[in-house]
Amino acid sequence: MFSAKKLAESSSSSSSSSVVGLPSEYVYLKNNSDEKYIILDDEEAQNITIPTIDFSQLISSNSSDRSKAIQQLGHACTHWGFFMLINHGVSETLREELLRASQSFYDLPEQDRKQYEGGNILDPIKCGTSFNVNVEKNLLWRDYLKCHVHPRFHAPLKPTGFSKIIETYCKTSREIVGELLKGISISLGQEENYIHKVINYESGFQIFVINFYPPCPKPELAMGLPPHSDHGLLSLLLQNDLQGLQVLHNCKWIPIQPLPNSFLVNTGDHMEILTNGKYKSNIHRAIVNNKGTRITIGAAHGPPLDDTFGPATQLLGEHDLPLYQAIKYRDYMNLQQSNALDNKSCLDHVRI
Ligand SMILES: O=C(O)CCC(=O)C(=O)O
Ligand SMILES: [Fe+2]
Repeated sequence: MFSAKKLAESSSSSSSSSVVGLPSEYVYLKNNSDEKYIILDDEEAQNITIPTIDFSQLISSNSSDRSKAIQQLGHACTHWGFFMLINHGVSETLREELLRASQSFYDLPEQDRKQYEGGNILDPIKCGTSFNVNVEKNLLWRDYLKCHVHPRFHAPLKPTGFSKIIETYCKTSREIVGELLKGISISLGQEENYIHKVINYESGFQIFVINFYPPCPKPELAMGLPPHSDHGLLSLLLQNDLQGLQVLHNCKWIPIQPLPNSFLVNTGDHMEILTNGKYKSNIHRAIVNNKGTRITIGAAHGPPLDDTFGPATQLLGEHDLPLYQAIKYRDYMNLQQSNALDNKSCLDHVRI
């Protein structure tokens, strides 16, 4: 099995060549949206106001603070499908432990990860490289671990303490998303538990992901994750101090420089389906660098795997027709996971 990590290590130790190339299978073939859109540099991005939601205001007992935060949330979901979440209550300590644990998982001898390689795309614990090596023409400069963490919790037993930290974090991230969904329900003119009830959030499916992007000898030729939208309702992402996420907004790729101890939040395809397109899922990608290993930790939150969803009845206006076919979440995930990542190609399958 290849891995970007192994390759990065072998190229940095092969000191004989001064110019280290990139194996041709890692040269990324740009797709439509990579070519079409302008990429802002960091300085230009500083002039863009990226939506920021203050979680403490969203759960505040002061109704005016809460309404303001809910309005900002609705605005972020309508115009961006992306926001930074601050004051969320997850301690800097837990965040650092999580990043350390993720690094330790990749410091394990390779055979400790091997047992989770291959297998089925929806295995409860899966390790791999790229996105789906069975269908991709070229490889991505990314290794990953994906674990199903709700309704049943699964995580590797090694390294020691890894599973406990992930469990603690995933429980908190579900609670945070639970509150965000309440705010989103209200922003859509419904009572706060509307989405919880419609999607049966208590039994909802949650996946935990570690994205591991080692330093790349030719970052401009490779790709970490190509443009895509996430499958669920909301994904939370945190990262170490290396940048790489770019969000597509108004036909521009915006490099994201996270605020300290913030979460990066993306709305996913199921948010778009549920709201009949009012809140669009966001297209984003991850580029790579040659400075060091970038680690990102994602948690995706969706409905129960075996439930079927289309646009929610109460979110359809009187004269609106549903724009998406209902689909079982498991089938949607299978569809996304068994193809190469390509913008919103998966959503196109259910668009009416
Ligand atoms: O690593 C990143 O910056 C993006 C990760 C991501 O988009 C994902 O895991 O779906
Ligand atoms: Fe993503």
